[in-house]
Amino acid sequence: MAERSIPEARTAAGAGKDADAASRAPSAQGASRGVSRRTLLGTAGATGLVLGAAGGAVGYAAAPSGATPLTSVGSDRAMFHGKHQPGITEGLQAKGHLVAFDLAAGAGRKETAALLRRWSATAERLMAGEPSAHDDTDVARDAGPSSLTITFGFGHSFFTRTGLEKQRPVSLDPLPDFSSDRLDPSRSNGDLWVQIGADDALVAFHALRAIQKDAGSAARVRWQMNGFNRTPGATAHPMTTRNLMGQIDGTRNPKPSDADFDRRIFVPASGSNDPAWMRNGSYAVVRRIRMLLDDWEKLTLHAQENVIGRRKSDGAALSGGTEKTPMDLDKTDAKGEYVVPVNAHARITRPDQNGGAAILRRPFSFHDGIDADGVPDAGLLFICWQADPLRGFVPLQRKLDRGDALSKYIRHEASGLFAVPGGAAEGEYVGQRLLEG
Ligand SMILES: C=CC1=C(C)c2cc3[nH]c(cc4nc(cc5[nH]c(cc1n2)c(C)c5CCC(=O)O)C(CCC(=O)O)=C4C)c(C)c3C=C
Ligand SMILES: [Fe+2]
Repeated sequence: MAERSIPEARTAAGAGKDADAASRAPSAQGASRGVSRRTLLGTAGATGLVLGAAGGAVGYAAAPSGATPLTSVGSDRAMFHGKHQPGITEGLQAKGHLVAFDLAAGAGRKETAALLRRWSATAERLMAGEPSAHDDTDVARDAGPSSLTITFGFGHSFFTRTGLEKQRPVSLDPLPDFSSDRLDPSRSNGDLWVQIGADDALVAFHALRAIQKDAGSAARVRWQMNGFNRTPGATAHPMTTRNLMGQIDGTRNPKPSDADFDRRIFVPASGSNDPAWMRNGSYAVVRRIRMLLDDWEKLTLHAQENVIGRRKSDGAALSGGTEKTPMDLDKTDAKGEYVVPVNAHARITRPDQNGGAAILRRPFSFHDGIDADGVPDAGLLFICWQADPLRGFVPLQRKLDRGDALSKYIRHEASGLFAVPGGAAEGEYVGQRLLEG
């Protein structure tokens, strides 16, 4: 079970000062105040650490008695400044909002620079658990940072709108059409993209409103999608999350400890075709994938497991063992047939079946109610990260398009591709190297 931490209570007067100090030296503060670190590997099925926030890191005024115990969920904090933007390698969060913006008519490079400056300042404050600098809505009042991350990206059209075509990475070229695509253009792409994730729904909504208000007259929302994952602490021990088909999803995600993780997920400092401003950045492919749950749920357990090639109960490969046991692709049954079917999703998406193509999957589930015909509008906000979409998502999706057993039960309804620059250094805003370079 995750360790719990109880930060000190704050007062309104001391909040801002402590927050600044904490954002500069989170681990040192955390250690000195005995605040725990909690890995989110279980819910992520993959990746990084979120630091337990220092006791003084949360900037809202304290509760009346001065005793405001935050669970570790509330006090966990991701850092805004760093080599990479937050929201890529951290564990999955319980609540997510994806928002694409289009620049307003007349808004260009100058207005975008001002917007990214505002957005970055807001992200830094909110991720530290502080209120917005202006007109805070109080929605996140009393809560800690709750692992909030805010991530910013640029779409293909951004560079045309701002006259920055020469800085547009080749990797942002539109994704190819796939035969199974049923894409809604009004819910696809966009000039700018913001990903918000937090382990508390109010903290996430608070950030969403702040980001939308910061956009002011410079940009308007093109589309918004809302998602969720399992809440940390809901299971008896940290586990890979499940999706809305009930499968354990995320088992074979690349891990930051893998030797080739950085090379696969992040643009290198040199030696790639990317413009310099994309150094340490990554490309996000976003797909809204509807699950055809009425059809899926009619399948027997055996049929469902054959579609994926893994057991539903514990995520183990059909070739045996436990969740982490390597899949034996060659194992056959008494009839000489592969126990992991040749079109099983988890067989055909493996890097070794795709020339090494690998992605970091960091999705949210979504449920937007029931359609007029009684069908649930639910599925996966599939977000994957890679150093180059042509060596990640594209070859994988081509393969899936040709014969994935899962494809009968899903429908790709919206798509986006965004260049997500590296993290902002102290005193910098996200995208500064592009906008002022
Ligand atoms: C183009 C890439 C992928 C899409 C689109 C995609 C959609 C999708 N996947 C699941 C459920 C599972 N996927 C699993 C593994 C898996 N999927 C992809 C890629 C895409 N999935 C990869 C690269 C992998 C890992 C392959 C490997 O290296 O072994 C699994 C198995 C467990 C796991 O490893 O995560 C499940 C379950 C759904 C439901 C879905 C669309 C809605
Ligand atoms: Fe998958």
